[in-house]
Amino acid sequence: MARPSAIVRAEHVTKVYQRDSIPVPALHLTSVEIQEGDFIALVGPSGSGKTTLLNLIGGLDRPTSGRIWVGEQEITSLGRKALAEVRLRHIGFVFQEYNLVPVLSALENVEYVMLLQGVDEERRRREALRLLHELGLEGLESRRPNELSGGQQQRVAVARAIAARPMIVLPDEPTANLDSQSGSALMDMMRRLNEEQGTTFVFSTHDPMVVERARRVIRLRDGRIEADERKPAS
Ligand SMILES: Nc1ncnc2c1ncn2[C@@H]1O[C@H](COP(=O)(O)OP(=O)(O)OP(=O)(O)O)[C@@H](O)[C@H]1O
Repeated sequence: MARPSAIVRAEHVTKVYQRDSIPVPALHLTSVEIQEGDFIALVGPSGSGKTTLLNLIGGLDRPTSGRIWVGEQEITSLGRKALAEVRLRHIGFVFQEYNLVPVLSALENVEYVMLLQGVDEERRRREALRLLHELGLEGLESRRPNELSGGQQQRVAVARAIAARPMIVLPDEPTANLDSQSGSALMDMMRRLNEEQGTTFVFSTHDPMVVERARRVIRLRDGRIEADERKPAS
């Protein structure tokens, strides 16, 4: 069988933050490869480096040392503008507090990234409607974020992240603010996108239900990967 290709590769990555001029080490010489089609839970105690690793992989922040590739592109050597372009074209973020634009409707929020990408209006609208319907949000297209439940907002955030057809989607604690039923429905939906469309997901989480549904689990402790296990195909 052909070996799946790595879509993200981090090599010997270290991150040291500075807080009041005091160095705060967050990641130590971390190396990891993410394959196309992976469905990964990033777990570990609070402060173990999960968000730091997601932010580095997604090009939201830069490592103190080490190198990261997204596809063929080494992102650690890119300037700010080029890095922003990689994020826009290849990475889908889903933030814990959703980060939807409050004055835009659900539909407009999903269309927004495609607008930045220069997708024409008709295709934008068609794609956004298709995704919202696929994610069970039919009839809610014109609602603003504050007129939607937490679970619905999180689904809009996922629709927005995948509308841009990213190589990889990085949800940071996607179920943290959801009740267990909404969290479970969100996981069903992400798993379906993973299985049917091959979308790659890496999510940080403290939620055992999310870990249960992941196909690969990476455990961080004190800024180091202490385990990286694939589950047998079910
Ligand atoms: N911007 C920052 N400035 C200084 N220190 C930071 C910054 N961001 C994170 N840290 C520190 O880096 C370490 C790793 O933090 P990180 O947020 O990656 O952990 P985490 O595993 O995501 O935690 P949680 O599960 O609580 O979200 C912690 O010691 C944290 O305090």
